Amino acid sequence: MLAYDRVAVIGGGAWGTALAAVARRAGRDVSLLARREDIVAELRDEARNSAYLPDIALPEGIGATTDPEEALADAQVVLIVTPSRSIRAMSELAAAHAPADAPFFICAKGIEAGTGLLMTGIAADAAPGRVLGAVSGPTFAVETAAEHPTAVTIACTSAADGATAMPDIAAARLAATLTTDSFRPYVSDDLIGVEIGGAVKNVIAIACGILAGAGFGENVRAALITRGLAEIKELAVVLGGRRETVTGLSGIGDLMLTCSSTKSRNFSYGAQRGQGIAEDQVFGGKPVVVEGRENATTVTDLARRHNLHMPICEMVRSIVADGQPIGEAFAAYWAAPIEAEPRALDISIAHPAETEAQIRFEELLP
Ligand SMILES: NC(=O)c1ccc[n+]([C@@H]2O[C@H](COP(=O)([O-])OP(=O)(O)OC[C@H]3O[C@@H](n4cnc5c(N)ncnc54)[C@H](O)[C@@H]3O)[C@@H](O)[C@H]2O)c1
Ligand SMILES: O=P(O)(O)OC[C@H](O)CO
Repeated sequence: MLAYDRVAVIGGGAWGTALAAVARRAGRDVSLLARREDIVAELRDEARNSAYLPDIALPEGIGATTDPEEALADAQVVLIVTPSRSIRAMSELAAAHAPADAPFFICAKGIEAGTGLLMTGIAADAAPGRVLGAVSGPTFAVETAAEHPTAVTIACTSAADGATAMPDIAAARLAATLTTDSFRPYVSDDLIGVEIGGAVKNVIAIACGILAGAGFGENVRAALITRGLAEIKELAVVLGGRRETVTGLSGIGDLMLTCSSTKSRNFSYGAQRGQGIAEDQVFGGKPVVVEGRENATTVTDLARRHNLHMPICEMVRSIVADGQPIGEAFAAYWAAPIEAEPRALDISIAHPAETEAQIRFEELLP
């Protein structure tokens, strides 16, 4: 299997830099497109990115630049690693500068507001005819960059989507390109299942963080992870993904990681909200990428469009987008009719509390 020799990375943040480091350590020519001159200079001169990955020594030779033409003109493959809300613009930028046969792999996790498109759906709109894929899975950038063992899923479009080359090969080629002693990719052809896992787990992680911050203990976290996985599976299947994909790295793997660690920005955001910190004071008021905050709305909009109820994601939406008090939102979630697990068994029994207001979690909150 032929690896790509020349890899372009768009995004000089934590995950873009970590993936550039992986590719460089795997022996590839790497060009990284960043927005900030100071980041470019530090990467080039000191092999560091202290703004996003403090204290981590990166490999020498990452060719950082702020010039899209310089970064992309010779690329054999492009990794797009900016926040989900910028993927449309970044795909257009990449299409304007990268060779036509270079596949794009989107490494952001989310769903587009308004359109309900997955990240590769946005890229398909912005860069028609391009071979497209996604890189997802349980990956804290800081660990990957420090060469701690990391496994990912690389997924690619199927030929039926109108791709121009042999797309299944592109995912395998990228896997060969990025494999190192510490970085182990797996390959999937279920792009929908993989991308839904990445987008929804951030919303579930906010729910877990909120309840951890509020001091509700470990039982409820395990419950939310389990029921959250069911929400991921149902949305993936309704959109045409495969149910077994949720048992993979981009499903349960990423869900477990993100729902159980303060290294996660989504979990930490939730934890701070659960501790009673106001929305505008979270992370000390600094702008931090918390994909699940916006995706609570985009995920539930998409589910509603398909007549699918995602109760945990709806609870998070009601807190972060609609401003509902946490105790009230959790009580509403908890008072849902008792149902079978799995849902295939048709049982629905009214909750013994007559109204959700009778379940008083406010008294337990900090
Ligand atoms: N950090 C991780 O551990 C990690 C791991 C896997 C996936 N991801 C995903 O990768 C994506 C990027 O996350 P990150 O952690 O690298 O974020 P980050 O905040 O560390 O970096 C974001 C980068 O994107 C750039 N950027 C921000 N807005 C932009 C815009 N509108 N146009 C162009 N560039 C823009 C910033 O300048 C910065 O270089 C997210 O979707 C995230 O979910 C992150
Ligand atoms: O820090 P988070 O919450 O954005 O999570 C980072 C990665 O997506 C974990 O796989």
